[in-house]
Amino acid sequence: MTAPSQSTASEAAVRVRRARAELKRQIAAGERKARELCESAWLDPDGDAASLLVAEVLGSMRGMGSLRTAQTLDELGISSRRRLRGVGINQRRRLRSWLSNKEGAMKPRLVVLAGPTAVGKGTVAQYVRDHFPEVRHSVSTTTRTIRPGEVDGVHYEFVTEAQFDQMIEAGEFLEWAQVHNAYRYGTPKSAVERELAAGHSVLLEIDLQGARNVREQMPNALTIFLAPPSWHELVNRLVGRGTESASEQERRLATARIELASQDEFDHVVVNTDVAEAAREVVALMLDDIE
Ligand SMILES: Nc1nc2c(ncn2[C@@H]2O[C@H](COP(=O)(O)OP(=O)(O)O)[C@@H](O)[C@H]2O)c(=O)[nH]1
Ligand SMILES: Nc1ncnc2c1ncn2[C@@H]1O[C@H](COP(=O)(O)OP(=O)(O)O)[C@@H](O)[C@H]1O
Repeated sequence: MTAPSQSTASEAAVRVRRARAELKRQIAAGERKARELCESAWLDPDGDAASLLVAEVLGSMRGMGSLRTAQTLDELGISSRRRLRGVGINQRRRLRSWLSNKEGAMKPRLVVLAGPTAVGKGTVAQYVRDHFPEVRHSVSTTTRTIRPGEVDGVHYEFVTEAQFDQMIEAGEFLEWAQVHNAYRYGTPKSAVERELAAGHSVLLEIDLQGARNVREQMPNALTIFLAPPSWHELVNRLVGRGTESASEQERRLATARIELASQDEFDHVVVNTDVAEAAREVVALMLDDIE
């Protein structure tokens, strides 16, 4: 008679073994792309996919016998005993490009749109929603209060501080940050994972800290900085929007100065002089990347 903890542990081991066997079957049957599996494993290091050996994933792909798998692992500098969760940043980059070439798959990527308060991120993102429905958007969670014209579940998911804490505890965020030393904002992991697994690129509209966190976790994310035509115009837009008190505007402008100084960290800078033009530039950068 095994002790309850032992039987629970062996049941869990059986569940993981079954899950891994199913994942390998899906790849072999072409029901699932190895590339998507790797991305989902790296987004969820505690999941069953993350415990797969890289060798098992490659070996499940069509035309990849044990010799070819060993050769590929050697070329990629990845040990035959390395599990997906343990693949390093540079190894991921090499494995991603190998899989993209092998699968000829569209490179579903995270696209980050960041920029100072009131530069027009929300406006440009809305224009993209309205005119380019093929682009998927991540709906962030925030503890900020809703503004006139904003729709809960579309612009943001508005939650209380306690609910936000629970989501952090549950590991539901791909990244989160406290912005403008005030409210907290976070990117829910599950929706992003779902869109990436379906082969879609996803547009994240997040702050500088969030952009840095995403790039750390997903080095092939495409990062775009939306810049104002001038500081004066930025201040006009913030004041003109009329959604913050004078003290809150001051606080946001202090953050804006820091963010403007960091634009060189981004892959691309788009100046938002005209909303439609800026939106077209953002989408062109996303689609260039996809094709
Ligand atoms: N890190 C992070 N920042 C976010 C997220 N969602 C929105 N933000 C950023 O939070 C900041 C404040 O957003 P908001 O309250 O809408 O103010 P606004 O930038 O003045 O429109 C902006 O820089 C957003 O890009 C998120 O999920 N994660
Ligand atoms: N290209 C533009 N020209 C003039 N005003 C703009 C432009 N883009 C956005 N705005 C205005 O600037 C204000 C801030 O835009 P918003 O989208 O809320 O910025 P963010 O989401 O970056 O904080 C809004 O009143 C918006 O209508």
